[in-house]
Amino acid sequence: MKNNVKLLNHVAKRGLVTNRVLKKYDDIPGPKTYPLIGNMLEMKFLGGELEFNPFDAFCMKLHEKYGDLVRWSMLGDNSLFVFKPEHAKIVFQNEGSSPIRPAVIPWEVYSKRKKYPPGLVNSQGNEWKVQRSASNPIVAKPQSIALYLDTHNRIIDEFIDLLKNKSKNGEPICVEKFETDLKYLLLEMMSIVAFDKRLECINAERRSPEILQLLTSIIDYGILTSQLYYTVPLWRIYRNKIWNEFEKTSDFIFNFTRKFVEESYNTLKKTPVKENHTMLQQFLLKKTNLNFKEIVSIMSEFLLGSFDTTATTIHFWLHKLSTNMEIQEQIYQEIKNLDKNHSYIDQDDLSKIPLLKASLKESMRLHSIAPTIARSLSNDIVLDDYIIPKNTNINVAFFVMSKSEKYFKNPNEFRPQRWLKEHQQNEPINPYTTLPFGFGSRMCIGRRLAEQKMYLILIKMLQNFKIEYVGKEAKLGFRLIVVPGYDLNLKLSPR
Ligand code: HEM
Repeated sequence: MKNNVKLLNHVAKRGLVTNRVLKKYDDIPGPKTYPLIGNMLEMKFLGGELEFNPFDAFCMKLHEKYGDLVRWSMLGDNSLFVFKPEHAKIVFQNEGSSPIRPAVIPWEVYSKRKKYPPGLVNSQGNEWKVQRSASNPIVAKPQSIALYLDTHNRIIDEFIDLLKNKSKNGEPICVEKFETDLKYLLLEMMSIVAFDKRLECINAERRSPEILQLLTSIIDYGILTSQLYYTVPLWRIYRNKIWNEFEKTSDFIFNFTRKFVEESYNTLKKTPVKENHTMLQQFLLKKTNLNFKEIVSIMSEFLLGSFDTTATTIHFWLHKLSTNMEIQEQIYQEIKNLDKNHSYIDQDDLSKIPLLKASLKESMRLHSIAPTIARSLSNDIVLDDYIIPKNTNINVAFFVMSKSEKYFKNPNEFRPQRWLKEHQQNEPINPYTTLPFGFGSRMCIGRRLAEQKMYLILIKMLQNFKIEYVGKEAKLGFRLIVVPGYDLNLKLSPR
């Protein structure tokens, strides 16, 4: 009790006055904690039943066992898991003007060892603010993104033509592991943004060994990060095999990016461009105060941050649409109403597809790639009368909330209509139950770009094919983000 009074005074000083008696952080439900090692004995490798990898399953187990607010600690690091939208709201409302998202440690260690700037993902405080405010007007601005409509339309048309050519006399074609085709398509679409250059990788016959290595490296980068991140970080003391592989992979990606950004810079110097500057040109023409190394870091991040996230999101989305044929047909009818005189999809078309957009939201509700969004606050807050001290690593677990019966009627049902305006009156959705692109000033900077790319791909796929899933299971996997643990085997019937 004496302790509670002391804490109450402390919180009252921070302006969080309440007339209830507040409880200590240590009293939050969670596993038994031991000095120094914290909850380490819960881990499987020490005979317990938990493991970090896959992280989504770890979060679900904590929730099942301990409830809506769970504390966790290991080797001196405190983490809190939040499974309630009301709590998520309080956390985000207290994130301040430079929200802190705890760093991805392997990336932080790599950039320090190589003396690379940390980029947007891992920088904090003023360093983050400077980079983010310089990048926002370039990357998140609708006009900048619209500049890519033309090239992206053309790339997807080429991709569709390649698929159609596989069909003899309009017969359906079966494509195994369609996710691989999608990855090359997305790499091609992103290289035009990050390097102002096409890599010519959608046609298998034209892929160079370097491009094959790039794709493998980007995928390995996620897997190796996950292996380093979700284990006891002994690799920080001695460079083990996984660290060495991670370093080699990262070197390849960063050198690849530097080479292409340098090429674009030299071209721009030789042949100045007066207007309609691409994103990379805007960065290079010193429209920001970022130096060359910072620009390379940001472009590498765009390449890495855009690739697996977008490919995975489309994988889940296509799986949902190809196993819910009635909904696919309704979306097809919506798309059919777009102006058929042109295959070019413009901004006007993108404003006339509410059901398709709702189906992406619904797919992301069911399959958000990030199991949690993390924040560390610079002031104490109170959740359920518990005092949460500043600097606690808070994980808001959308992965659990967005599939909970408490917040969604028939939560496991794929029902895009629930997102349409007319349904919202009867069945309002609490925005803090599902935030697949994150929240506030630190949310995903590539959201608009990703959405535009995904809408274009799906519109053109559905315009050209009836899509059926012919795979068997739909398990989940994990490599830093939640990924499908199944192949996207599709039957594509030309329309
Ligand atoms: C479907 C695709 C994508 C999803 C689901 C996604 C999701 C996310 C999420 C959840 C965050 C963390 C936000 C937070 O902490 O509040 C994030 C951050 C970020 N994303 Fe994305 N993302 C996607 C595509 C992209 C693309 C296309 C780019 C590149 C243009 C990108 C670049 C970034 C960067 C640089 C950050 C860090 C932002 C910062 O800390 O200021 N993402 N993303």
